[in-house]
Amino acid sequence: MDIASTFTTLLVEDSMSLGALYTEYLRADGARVTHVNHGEDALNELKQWQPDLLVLDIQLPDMSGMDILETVQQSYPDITVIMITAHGTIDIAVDAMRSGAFDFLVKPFYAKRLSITVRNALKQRQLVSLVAKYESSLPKPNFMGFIGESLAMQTVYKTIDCVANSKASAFIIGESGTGKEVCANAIHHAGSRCDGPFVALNCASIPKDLIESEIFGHTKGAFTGAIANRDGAATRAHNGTLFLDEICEMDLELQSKLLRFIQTGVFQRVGGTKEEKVDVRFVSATNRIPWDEVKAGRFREDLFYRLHVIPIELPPLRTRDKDILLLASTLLKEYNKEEGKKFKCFSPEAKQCLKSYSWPGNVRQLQNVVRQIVVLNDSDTVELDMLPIQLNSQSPVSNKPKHYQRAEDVSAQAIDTKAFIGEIGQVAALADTEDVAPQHAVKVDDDSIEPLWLSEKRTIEKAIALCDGNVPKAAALLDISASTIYRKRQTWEELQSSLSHS
Ligand SMILES: Nc1ncnc2c1ncn2[C@@H]1O[C@H](COP(=O)(O)OP(=O)(O)OP(=O)(O)O)[C@@H](O)[C@H]1O
Repeated sequence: MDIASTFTTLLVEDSMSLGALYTEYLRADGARVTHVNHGEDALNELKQWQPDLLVLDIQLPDMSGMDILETVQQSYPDITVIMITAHGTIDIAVDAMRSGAFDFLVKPFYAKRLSITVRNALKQRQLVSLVAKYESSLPKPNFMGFIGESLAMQTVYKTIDCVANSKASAFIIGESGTGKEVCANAIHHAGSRCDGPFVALNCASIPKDLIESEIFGHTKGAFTGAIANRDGAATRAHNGTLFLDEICEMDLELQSKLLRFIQTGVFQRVGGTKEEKVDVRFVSATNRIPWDEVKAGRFREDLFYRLHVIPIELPPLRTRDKDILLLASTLLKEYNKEEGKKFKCFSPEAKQCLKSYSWPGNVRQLQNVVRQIVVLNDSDTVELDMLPIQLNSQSPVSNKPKHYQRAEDVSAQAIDTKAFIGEIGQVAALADTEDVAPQHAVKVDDDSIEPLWLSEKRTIEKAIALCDGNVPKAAALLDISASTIYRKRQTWEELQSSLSHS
C-alpha cells in the first residue's frame, strides 16, 4: 500500500464527541473513516469489510476492546490495530500490544500524535506486504512434499496453489517416478478439503473384476467372497479427494460408470440397488500420453474431457538440472540417518555424473541410486566409483518417450556391477512381472527351461534373505521399489495357485 494514498479506517469509540474529533484528525491524514460506538457494531462492520486500520477504544459500553482485538487476530490478521486507552488502562494496552496490536494512544492525545502513530502503522504494513511479495517471488526449494527449486517445479507449485481450493478435476501427467502421487497429495493438503479424506486408488494394480467394487463398494452376497457390505473408495473419499492413479489402465466398461459418477456424484454399489451421492474432488494421473490413449480407443474421450480440466505436467528429472543435486543431497542426508552412515557430500566428479545422466526412472531412480550408495559404501564423500556404472555409460532411453515408462522397467539400468548386486541385477533386468502372462507357466518339453518369473522370484527371495528379511533394503539393492516386491509376491501366489489347479 502506498503511504501517500488514501487508507480505510474503522474507528471504534463510544464517545460521540471524541469519535467526531478523531474522525477529523484521521481524515486530515487521508483516511476514509467509518465510526461506530459499540463493539457489536464494530464486529458487524468487520464481517462486511476489512479496513487497513482499526482504531479501537479499550473501554466500550457492551464489551472490551480486547475481545474485539482477539477476534481480529484470529479472523482478520491483516488488519493493523491501534488501541486507545485511558490512563487507568495502560496495563491493558500493553497487554494488547503483546497480543498483536501495533501501538496504543493514551487519551487525551493531539492530532499530531495520532498522525505519527498512523504513519508508522502504515509504513509497517507496507514493509510486511513488500516482504511477502519478495518471499513469494523467491524460488521455493521445497513445497508440500516436493523437493525442487527449478523453474519448472516453481510452475507446478504455483498451479497447485491456484487449484487446491477448487473442485475442478485435476489431471496429472508425467513419466513414472516424477512425483504424480506427491502432486495429488499436495493438491489435497493445500486446499480446503485437507481435513477430509485423501483416498488413492491405483487402477493398474487392482484386478479388473475387483476394481468396480474397489471404487463403488459392494453389498453382501454381490459376488463370491462378498461376505459383508463394504464401502468403496467413492464412499470413503466423501468430502475429500479421490485420486485415480494410472487412470488410462481402467477397463472401458468401467470408464462409462466412472463418467456417470463424475458427472452426477451418484453411484451404486456392486450388487446394490440404492443410489448414493457423495461430494468428491477428482484427481487423476497417468504416465501415458492421455490423448494418444483416446485416439487409440483405450480411453473414453468424454471421460478425458471430464477429468482433464486442470492439466498438470510433471517435468522429467533430466530437464530439471538444478534439482538433481538438491534432491541427491537431501536424500543422502535422509538415508545417512536411516542407515547410520556419515556421508557429507558428493565429489565434484560424482556431481557432474549425476547431473549429466538422463534419469529415465526420475526421482524414484535417484532415490534408489542414493540408497544403494549409502548401503554399500562407508565414507564421508560420495566418489565417482561409488555410483552405478550405468550412470557413466549414459542411458539408452530417449529424451522424449512416446509413452512414459515405469521406473522399475528402466531402473535396472542403474544396477551396480558389484558381485552380489550383479547377479540380482541380471534377473531384475529381465522382465517386469506384469508382462508375465499365465501362459509362461505352460509346461515345455525341455525341463531345463523354467518360467522367467520363477528365476526372478528366486533372485528376489535370495536378496531378501541376504538382507535378513528387510524388504525395503532388498528392494533398494535390487533397484526396484518395495511395493514392486509386494506386488510380485501377490502375483507369484496367484501363478502358483493357478499352476497347482491346472
Ligand atoms: N520432487 C520430489 N521431491 C521429493 N520426492 C519426490 C519428488 N518427486 C517424486 N518424489 C518421490 O519419488 C517417489 C516416486 O514418486 P511418485 O510415486 O509420486 O511418482 P509417480 O509419478 O506417481 O510414479 P508412478 O507413475 O510410477 O506411480 C516417491 O517416493 C516420492 O516421494
